[in-house]
Amino acid sequence: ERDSLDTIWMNGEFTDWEDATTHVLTHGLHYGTGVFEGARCYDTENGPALFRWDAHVERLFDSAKPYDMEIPYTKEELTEATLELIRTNELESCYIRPVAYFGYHQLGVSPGDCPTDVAIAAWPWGAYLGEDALENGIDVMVSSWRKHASSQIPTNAKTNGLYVNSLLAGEEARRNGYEEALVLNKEGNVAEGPGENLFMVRDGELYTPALSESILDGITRDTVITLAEERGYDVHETAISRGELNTADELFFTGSAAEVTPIRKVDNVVIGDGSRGPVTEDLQSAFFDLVERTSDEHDDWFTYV
Ligand SMILES: Cc1[nH+]cc(COP(=O)(O)O)c(CN[C@@H](CCC(=O)O)C(=O)O)c1O
Repeated sequence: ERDSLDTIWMNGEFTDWEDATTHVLTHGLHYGTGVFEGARCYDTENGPALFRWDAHVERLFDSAKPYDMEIPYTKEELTEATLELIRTNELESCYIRPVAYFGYHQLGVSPGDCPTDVAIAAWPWGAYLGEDALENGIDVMVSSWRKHASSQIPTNAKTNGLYVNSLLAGEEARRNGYEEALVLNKEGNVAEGPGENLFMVRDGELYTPALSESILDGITRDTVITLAEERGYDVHETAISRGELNTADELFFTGSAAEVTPIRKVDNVVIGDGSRGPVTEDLQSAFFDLVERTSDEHDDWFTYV
């Protein structure tokens, strides 16, 4: 339910929420030909601030490249539009969803003369997997669906069409009573969640699938790697086999929406003692301290509204 006063930035104009529509013959609707971002604005001690916005905008433009999609705005224009959107909607802590897609002109797989439409929306979005999940962790299911290989479709791009794989895996997990899925790649090694990257803790060291494992180059993954190394943890970006999950001391998801969410069971196998592990808690606290600005670490990661 939205306040009708809310606006969405669409192709250069601030548009009322209910008027921010597109034609049913929009290319992106038929072929999944769009790219998007998910970022958060945190209501920090120094006021609302976009977290790692530059990295998100950079990735949006990178995601468009494999599709020869020309985003007809500069990074600065999209940043100004986003800051203005947050101010206009009087938001403080919110989730920002930029999307660029081949619009309405012609159908057929080739986008031909379709325009590239761009929109940015923002809304309050709490804990992605539920408030309880942040503290007590979630139960995940290893999906029967495998992640696409990056040789089949660039998995380092946030392409709209990729998320049918995420939906298949995530909904299969929820139909079976789990909160989220964990997706293996075509080699059968661990890739990531439907909307999250994965970390494993073993004997006090951190492991996370390498970018070669057909995963999204997560910005929160990068943040947590940085925070972990600053706290003296060894971090290994490597292949993680399915079997290693059972003997992990700790597992957790990271994402702009998921933030840092502990995993307590995989296919009903208890991970560690079945609750948020100490390393997970240490890094989760470091993350939330960072984004709430209780310290001035990494101030370059914040764009104040
Ligand atoms: C497949 C995937 N893997 C990893 C991540 C984590 O990346 P990062 O946000 O840069 O740390 C996300 C973000 N998932 C976004 C979409 C969630 C949704 O349901 O929509 C998000 O977290 O905003 C993914 O979609």
